[in-house]
Amino acid sequence: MSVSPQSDGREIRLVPNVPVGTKLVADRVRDVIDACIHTDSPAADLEAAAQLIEQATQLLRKRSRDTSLQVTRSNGGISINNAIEGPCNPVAPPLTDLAYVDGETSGCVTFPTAAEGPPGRAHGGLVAAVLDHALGRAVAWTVAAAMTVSITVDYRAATPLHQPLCVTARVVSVDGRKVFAEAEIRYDGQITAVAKAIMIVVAGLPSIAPTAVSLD
Ligand SMILES: CCCCCCCC/C=C\CCCCCCCC(=O)SCCNC(=O)CCNC(=O)[C@H](O)C(C)(C)COP(=O)(O)OP(=O)(O)OC[C@H]1O[C@@H](n2cnc3c(N)ncnc32)[C@H](O)[C@@H]1OP(=O)(O)O
Repeated sequence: MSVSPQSDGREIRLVPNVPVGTKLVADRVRDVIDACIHTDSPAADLEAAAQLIEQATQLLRKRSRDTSLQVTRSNGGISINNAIEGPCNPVAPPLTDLAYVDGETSGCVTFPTAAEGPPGRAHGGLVAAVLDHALGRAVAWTVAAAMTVSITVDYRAATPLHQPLCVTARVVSVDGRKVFAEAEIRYDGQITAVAKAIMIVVAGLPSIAPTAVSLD
């Protein structure tokens, strides 16, 4: 395990694999979040539960690190604490099964109750975040690591909670450092939202593309 300084001064820790214990805690926290939203318990039970959660928090804080991001080498520089796909981030939906085949990036996500916007539907901002991440992955895999400067999302139909959704993304064109990409999210084969984005290749970010573009 090592810590590497990043260009913006933050430190990112490199870990060989996703730590099993940390992932387990994140999974249990996802359960707690779901239970918290759905609970109809009486006040005494809520108070007891709050105390138990507080005890668990104190236990986790016994040994803390300053760095918030940990990266596995095997995953091309994406943090295990990433907001969208991080298996060790209990707030990440998470986006899973990411793959890159013939220029097409794909992934799977199931939104939990905590992602609810309109009743029974995923919050549009979270749908956009998942699309943004898939676009970032597609650009990183096809061209080089880049940051979003513009994203437009069209919401065409309800994106349901608790259902397996498929996300797909691809690069459409490249103009210098500007990369134009598009993505969509599907439920049961039907598109519920599409996104178009402009991403800018930024020097110094880790690259997972087979042949990263030259910034010279
Ligand atoms: C996030 C990286 C992760 C790295 C991990 C590595 C592993 C990779 C693997 C997997 C990827 C994972 C997936 C993650 C995906 C998540 C994506 C996000 O959420 S990103 C966070 C939100 N976005 C920002 O915070 C950017 C904020 N903006 C900036 O910091 C700057 O704008 C920056 C650095 C991106 C560019 O600034 P300048 O000064 O270097 O460049 P200038 O000259 O301003 O723009 C370059 C070109 O872009 C055009 N441009 C800029 N903004 C534009 C816009 N809104 N619309 C159209 N064109 C725009 C300009 O006109 C210029 O074009 P002309 O070269 O002259 O032709």
